[in-house]
Amino acid sequence: YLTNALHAKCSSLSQTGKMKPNKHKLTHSAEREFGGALGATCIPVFLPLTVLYLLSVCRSPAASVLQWPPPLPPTAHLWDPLAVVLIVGWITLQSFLYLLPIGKVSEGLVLRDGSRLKYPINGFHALSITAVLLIVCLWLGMPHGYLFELILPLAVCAIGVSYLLSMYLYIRSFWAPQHALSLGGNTGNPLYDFFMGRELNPRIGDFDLKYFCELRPGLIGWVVINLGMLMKEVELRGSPSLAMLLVNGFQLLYVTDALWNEEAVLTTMDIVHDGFGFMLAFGDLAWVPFTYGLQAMFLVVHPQSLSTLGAAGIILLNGIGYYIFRKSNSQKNQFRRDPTHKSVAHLETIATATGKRLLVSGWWGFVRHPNYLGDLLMALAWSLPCGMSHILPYFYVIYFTILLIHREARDEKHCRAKYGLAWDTYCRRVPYRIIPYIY
Ligand SMILES: NC(=O)C1=CN([C@@H]2O[C@H](COP(=O)(O)OP(=O)(O)OC[C@H]3O[C@@H](n4cnc5c(N)ncnc54)[C@H](OP(=O)(O)O)[C@@H]3O)[C@@H](O)[C@H]2O)C=CC1
Ligand SMILES: CC(C)=CCC[C@@H](C)[C@H]1CC=C2C3=C(CC[C@@]21C)[C@@]1(C)CC[C@H](O)C(C)(C)[C@@H]1CC3
Repeated sequence: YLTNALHAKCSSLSQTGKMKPNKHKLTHSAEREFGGALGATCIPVFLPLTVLYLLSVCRSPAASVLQWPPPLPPTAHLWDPLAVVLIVGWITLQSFLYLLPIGKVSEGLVLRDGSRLKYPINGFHALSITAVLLIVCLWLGMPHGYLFELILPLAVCAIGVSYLLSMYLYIRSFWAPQHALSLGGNTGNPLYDFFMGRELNPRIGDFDLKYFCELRPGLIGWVVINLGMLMKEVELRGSPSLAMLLVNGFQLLYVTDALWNEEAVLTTMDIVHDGFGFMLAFGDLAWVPFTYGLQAMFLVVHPQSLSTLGAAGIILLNGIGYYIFRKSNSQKNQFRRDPTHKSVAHLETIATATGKRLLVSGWWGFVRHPNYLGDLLMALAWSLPCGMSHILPYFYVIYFTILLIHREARDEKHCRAKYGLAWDTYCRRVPYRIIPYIY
C-alpha cells in the first residue's frame, strides 16, 4: 500500500521534474536494505577484495580458505595492460552485438508514468555469434588457456569498470526525471544511493545499460572464462577431465537458457524494481564472471577423478534442478503475460486488490519460490564434480543459498505491500518458501 501511494506521488512529480537536476528523495530511511548506509559503505570495499581473494586461493595448491596468511599475490600480478584491452574489447563487442538489428523487440512492464520501454531480444544471437568468433580464434591458434594466467588482472579491470560505471550512473541520475528513479535507491544518503542505484532504467538513447549488463558481458564472459580453464587443462594434461566437462556443460546450459529466455528477465526484480547502481553493476560485470566459475578454475589446479555412476548422479541432479527451474519460471511468465493461455488457464488462482491474480496451484502451489529450489539444486550439481576435499568449490552454492534467502525476504516484503491480505492468504495456502517441509 505504501508502494502504491509512492507510485501515485511519483507519477504526479514526473510532470514537473524533467529538465532540472532532481534533488528529491522518494523513500525514508526506515526502509533501507543490505545493512543500510553501513552495509552500503562496506560492501563495495569488501566484495571486490573477496573476488581477488577467492581467485588467489583457488589457484593456490592448498586451496584452503582457512590458510593463514592467505596466499595473496604480489601487486605486480594484479595488473596487465592486456587485461584492459581484453575487457574494453569484450564490452565493445557485446555492445555491438546488442545493437545489431536482429531478433524481436519486446516491451517491458508498465512504468510509473504509464509508458513501456522497448528491449531488443537478441541475446541468444549474441551468444551464438560470440561462439562462432571464439571457434575461429581457437582455430587460428589463439592461446585461450592463457586466461588462467590473466585471471587476476582481468578481475581487477572488471572491478575498475564496475566502479567507473556506478559513478557515471550515480552522477547522471540527478538529471533523470522523478518517475525514472527507483523507489529504493533515493534516500538522500549518497553512499547508500550509489550502492542501490538511483535510476531505474538508465539509457543512452535506446541502449539500456542495466538490461545489457544483466545478461551480456558478465554472463557470456563467465562461460568464455570457463572454456579458458578447460583449454588450460588440455594444455596441462592433454585432454579435459570428466569433471571439467560437466562443470562447463552445466554452466553453459544455464547461460544459454538465460539468453534463450531473455524476455523473461524483463519481469525479474532487478529490472522491475531495483535501481542500477554499484550492487548490480559490480554483480553483473565482476562478481558473476569471476566467482560463478570458480569450480572450473579449481579443477585446473586440483584435478578430480569422477566415476561414471557419480557423474550420472550429478547429471540427474542438474537435470531435476533445471526442470524445476525452467518449468516454474516459464509457468509464471506465461501466466503474467497471458493468464488465459491454455497451459495456465486451468490453474487455481486467488484475486488481489490490484487486479492481478496469484497462482496457488501448479509449481507456485508447491512452494512460494519453486524457481529458487531448482536453481539451488543446479548450484549443488555444479560443485559436486569438484569432490568433497575442499570447501572452496562449494562457495557458489553457499553464497547462492544466502542470496536467495535474502532475495525471498525482499520479494515477500514487496508482495505483502503490493497484495496485502491476498498475499497472506497465499502464504497460508502455500506455507513453505523454498524447500517443502523445511523452509
Ligand atoms: N544465478 C543467480 O545469481 C541468480 C538467479 N536468480 C534466478 O532468477 C529467477 C528470477 O528470480 P526473482 O526475480 O528473484 O524472482 P521471481 O521470478 O520468483 O519473481 C518474484 C515475483 O513473482 C511474482 N509472484 C510471486 N508469487 C507468485 C504467484 N504465486 N503467482 C504469480 N506470480 C507470483 C511476484 O511479482 P508480480 O506479482 O508483480 O508479478 C513476485 O514479486 C529465479 O529463477 C532465480 O532463481 C535470481 C537471482 C540470482
Ligand atoms: C554479491 C552481489 C554483488 C550480488 C548482486 C546480485 C547479482 C550477482 C544477481 C542479482 C540477480 C541476478 C540474476 C542473474 C545473475 C546474477 C544476478 C545479476 C541471472 C541473469 C542469471 C541467469 C538466470 O537465468 C536469470 C536470467 C534468471 C538471472 C536473473 C537474476
